[in-house]
Amino acid sequence: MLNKKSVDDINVKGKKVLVRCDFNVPLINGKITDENRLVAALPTIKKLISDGGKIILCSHLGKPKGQPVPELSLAPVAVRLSELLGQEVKFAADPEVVGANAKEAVANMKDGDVILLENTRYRAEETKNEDAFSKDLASLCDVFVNDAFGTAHRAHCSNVGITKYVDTAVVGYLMQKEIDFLGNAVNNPERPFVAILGGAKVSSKISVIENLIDKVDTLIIGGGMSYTFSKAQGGTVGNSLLEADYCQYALDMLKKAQEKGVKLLLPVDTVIADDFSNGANKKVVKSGEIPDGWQGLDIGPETEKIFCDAVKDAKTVVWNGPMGCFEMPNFAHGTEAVAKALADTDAVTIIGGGDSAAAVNQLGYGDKMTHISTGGGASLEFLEGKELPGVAAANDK
Ligand SMILES: Nc1ncnc2c1ncn2[C@@H]1O[C@H](COP(=O)(O)OP(=O)(O)OP(=O)(O)O)[C@@H](O)[C@H]1O
Ligand SMILES: O=C(O)[C@H](O)COP(=O)(O)O
Repeated sequence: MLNKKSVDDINVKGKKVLVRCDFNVPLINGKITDENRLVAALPTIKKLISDGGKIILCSHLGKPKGQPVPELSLAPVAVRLSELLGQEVKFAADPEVVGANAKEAVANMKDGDVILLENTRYRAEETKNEDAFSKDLASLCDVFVNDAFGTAHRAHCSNVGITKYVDTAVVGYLMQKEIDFLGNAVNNPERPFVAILGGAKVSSKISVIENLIDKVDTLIIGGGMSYTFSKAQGGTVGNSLLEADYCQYALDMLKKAQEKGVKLLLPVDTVIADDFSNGANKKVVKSGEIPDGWQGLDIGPETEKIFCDAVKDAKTVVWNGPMGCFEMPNFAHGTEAVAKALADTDAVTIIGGGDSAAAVNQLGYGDKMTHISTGGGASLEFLEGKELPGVAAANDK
């Protein structure tokens, strides 16, 4: 359990409560294309409304690099949040985020009102965690609530710096839920505990592999990163993703797994293509036998079977990173097979955010998983065993 004070430990009646959320959602032409992060923020907001607080929401969106970028305004989020909450979320349009407009909007709030500030990254200090903006944010509120799990791996003004200038800094329900699920899965798993890692690069998952290899019973490695293992074992990988500098590392991990009695499963076959496109010619070959001019873009059918069997009897499964280029339908089969296996198992299934969460939701298995993290980088750093600054900064119980 997370040992931080939460919204259940404070009385916000009549108080101004600044709530840091992660509303960094994908926007296409001003339309939100994935609203999971908005929906996930609702329980905390509703609790604070019903307790009679004056709720001031804030978040970053994209990377405007310290200046107002109209396409990265949070205005569309206020509109959608109003619909989801069934109550107006007033947007405090303000290029300075905490300028005259925002201050006036806050001054006019009544108990139970909700407003949303402009994109915190319109301010250059935000990502440098510089005091001026932390103080500005703190000046708006009596109490600070951090519910932005997706941003917890960053130490910025709106989630870390501000805690120096408020007396009360607690976490929200989403933060609690994320840490409880991910923390329990990794540190106190019901066994067998299986971790499935995929995605593009070994280099971005090294610390995760190193942390998890000490904890899991079975480690499954698929996706683009598996070709580095295949090459390291003497195979040919054609034009597949390869990080030649990591071949020795791959061999070290195989040895470590063996010494620890951890089952490390790698693909035995792979779907290869003669071009990086959905319409490319494709065929299935054994792993390590990819001819020149071809590249591996998905796990093969034999591998699917082995990976899915490994999940069947698991009690806890953590999955981070797709098994192939799932964005191209012709190479999504392996990722879909694993998603389905997770949907069918009785195990506790935890999906580390980012692309894996997108894949599971896109394939329609979202509601079959125990927990889908709203954090991409944050869940990865958590799985690496790192302390997240956004969590550490809240008041201890
Ligand atoms: N065999 C492959 N060849 C090339 N790219 C691949 C292959 N397998 C997976 N990928 C790509 O890897 C990408 C995801 O990798 P990444 O390491 O970012 O995963 P993730 O950890 O789920 O995402 P995030 O970092 O957002 O949390 C996808 O875009 C996918 O197309
Ligand atoms: O989407 C995310 O992973 C978080 O919102 C953090 O965003 P960032 O990578 O731009 O800091």
